[in-house]
Amino acid sequence: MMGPRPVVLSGPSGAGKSTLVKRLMQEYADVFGFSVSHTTRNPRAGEVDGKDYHFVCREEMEKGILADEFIEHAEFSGNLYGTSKKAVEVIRDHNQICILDLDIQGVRSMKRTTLNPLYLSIHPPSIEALEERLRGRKTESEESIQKRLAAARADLEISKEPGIFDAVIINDDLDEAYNKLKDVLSEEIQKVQASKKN
Ligand SMILES: Nc1nc2c(ncn2[C@@H]2O[C@H](COP(=O)(O)OP(=O)(O)O)[C@@H](O)[C@H]2O)c(=O)[nH]1
Ligand SMILES: Nc1ncnc2c1ncn2[C@@H]1O[C@H](COP(=O)(O)OP(=O)(O)O)[C@@H](O)[C@H]1O
Repeated sequence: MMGPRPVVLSGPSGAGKSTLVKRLMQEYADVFGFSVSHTTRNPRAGEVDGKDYHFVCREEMEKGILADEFIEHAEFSGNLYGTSKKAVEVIRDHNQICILDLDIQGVRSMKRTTLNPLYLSIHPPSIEALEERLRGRKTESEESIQKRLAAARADLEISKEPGIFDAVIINDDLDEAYNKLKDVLSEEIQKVQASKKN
């Protein structure tokens, strides 16, 4: 049986995707399930293995890719990231809306699958604000910040391609961005809530 329609959140690193997803998962714990990706990057302070990511070494990840365990994978800023088939299946089994946090390569790969998600792009109000947020987060080295800013400029250009995203949400004021996100997802949220009452 087809589950509810998944939701892909994309957009530059530092735009606020994780912040918005965490809020959504807090407010609608039984409606959404976060697709826990695999990555070869090191965990940040406070990140939990199996919750934020499955943190693996490159060798293990490459083995999984060869064994066809991933729906999609990409190299971002010197590390591998990927969505395993299992990560998505677990959420579908719970009849929850699967949320995926993907870079632009992941968006393109997902478009070649049968998942048919809703594609949302989260934008910062400006590149300057993005840089400020990345620095303020205190998780990245200077080299990593520069790589992320370069990727962000490319991302913001690509997201202008007609039809690539169903909606673009500018995360300037966090409450406003969150309300817009809930608005875009309201139909799917209502469907899942109604199905859980039966
Ligand atoms: N293609 C793909 N991209 C991912 C996946 N998981 C995370 N990403 C993207 O990888 C990039 C870097 O993520 P991360 O290192 O957590 O940094 P952050 O986005 O700044 O918090 C972001 O653009 C994410 O959207 C995945 O499973 N597949
Ligand atoms: N609307 C906002 N205004 C100011 N700071 C924000 C806003 N949204 C998120 N942030 C902060 O910006 C940083 C990057 O957000 P994060 O959710 O980690 O982005 P992403 O997951 O897209 O990389 C975090 O420190 C977060 O607290």
